[in-house]
Amino acid sequence: MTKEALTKLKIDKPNEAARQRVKKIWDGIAKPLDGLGQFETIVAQIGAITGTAQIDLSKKAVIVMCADNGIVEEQVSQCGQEVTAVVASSMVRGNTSVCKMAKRAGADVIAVDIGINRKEEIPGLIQKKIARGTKNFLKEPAMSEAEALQAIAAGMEIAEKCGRQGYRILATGEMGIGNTTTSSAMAAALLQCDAEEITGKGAGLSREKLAHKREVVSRALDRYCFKKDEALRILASVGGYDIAGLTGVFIGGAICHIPVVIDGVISAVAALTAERLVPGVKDYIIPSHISREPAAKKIFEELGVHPVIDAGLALGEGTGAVMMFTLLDTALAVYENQTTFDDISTEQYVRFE
Ligand SMILES: O=C(O)c1ccc[n+]([C@@H]2O[C@H](COP(=O)([O-])O)[C@@H](O)[C@H]2O)c1
Ligand SMILES: Cc1cc2nc[nH]c2cc1C
Repeated sequence: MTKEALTKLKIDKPNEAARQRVKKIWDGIAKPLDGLGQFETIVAQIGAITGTAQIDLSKKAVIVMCADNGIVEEQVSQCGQEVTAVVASSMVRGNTSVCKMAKRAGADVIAVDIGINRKEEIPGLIQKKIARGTKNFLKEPAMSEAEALQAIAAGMEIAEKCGRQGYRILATGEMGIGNTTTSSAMAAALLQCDAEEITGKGAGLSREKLAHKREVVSRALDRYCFKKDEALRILASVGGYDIAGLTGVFIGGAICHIPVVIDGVISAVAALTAERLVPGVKDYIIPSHISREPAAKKIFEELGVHPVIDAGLALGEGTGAVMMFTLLDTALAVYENQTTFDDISTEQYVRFE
C-alpha cells in the first residue's frame, strides 16, 4: 500500500438512525433514564457502527500484535528483548493473562508475529513479520515508511479477514518489550508534549531509570523535529511494528464497520495514529480502560474517547479491552431480554433535555 492510497481511504459516517433506535430501546426498558450510563451510549455507538439496533457481540476476538523494539538497547526497559518471543510463545499455548481472560470472556485470541526479533517462526502465531524488530531510533529511524505501510496493511488485512469470518467486535492488544518507550515518543510527537509529562514507568522502572527513559524520548524528539501532522513519519521514525499493525486494525475495523475496543497506552497511540492518517476512524473505536501510563489520558482527551474502567491497569496484551467485552455482555443482558415499561404497566420516563 502506498501513502497516497492510505490517505485516500474514506470512512463511512456511523448510522445515526440506528443510534437513535438503540437509544429509544434503552429508554423503553423498565429502569431509570440513562441508568446504565456510558454503557447505553456505547451500545448505541455499536448500533451506529453496525447499522442496526440488533446488537450481536457473540463472536469476538482480541488481536495481539507482537514485535520487538531496537530502542531496548538504550536500557529503557527492565526486561531484555528475548522476553517478547517467550511471551508470544505462551500466547499460542493459552498461558498469558490475555489468553486466560479471553477464555473466560468467550473471546478468541489472534496472536500475530509482526516483528519479533527471532529468526525461527513461532508455530501458531499468524506470520506477518515485517523485520526482526525495529532499529534503535536514537541512531536511525526505527523503520522505513514503506515498512510502516506494510505493517498497517497487515493489520487492515487481519481486521478485514475477521469481518469475513463473522467476528462482531475486535479488541487490540500487543506484546513487545520497550513499547512504552516507542509509545511515549510517538504520543509526545503527535500531541506536541514534552517527554517529561508523557513518559511513564512502563512495565516497571526505578526512579533513575525512568529519568533516563525520559531523556531518551527527549533526545529522539530533538533529533527528528516532528510536526504534529506527520503521523506516518512519526510512526516510522520512533514507533514499532506492533503500533503500526494495530493502526491497521483500527483502520480495517472502521472500513468493515466492526467496533474495535481499545486497550492500553500502546493501543491508544495506534488509535490516534489511525485517526490522523484516516480521519473518521475514531467513531469506530470503543473505549475500555485508562492505562496508568501518563500518555493515555492525553490521547483519550484528544480522541474524545471516554474509558469506563479507571483501575490503574498497565498490563497490555489487550487485557483491559477483554474486560470490556465482559462488561458489554453484562449490559447487553438488559438490552436483549428487555423488560419494558409496557410489561410492568408503568408510564415510561419522559426525557426533558
Ligand atoms: O497497555 C499499557 O498501557 C501498558 C503499560 C505498561 C506496560 N505494558 C506492557 O509491558 C510491555 C512494555 O513495557 P516496557 O517497560 O518494556 O516498555 C509491553 O509488552 C506491554 O504490553 C503495557
Ligand atoms: C511476562 C510478561 C508479560 C507481559 N505482558 C505484557 N507485557 C509483558 C511483559 C512481561 C515481562
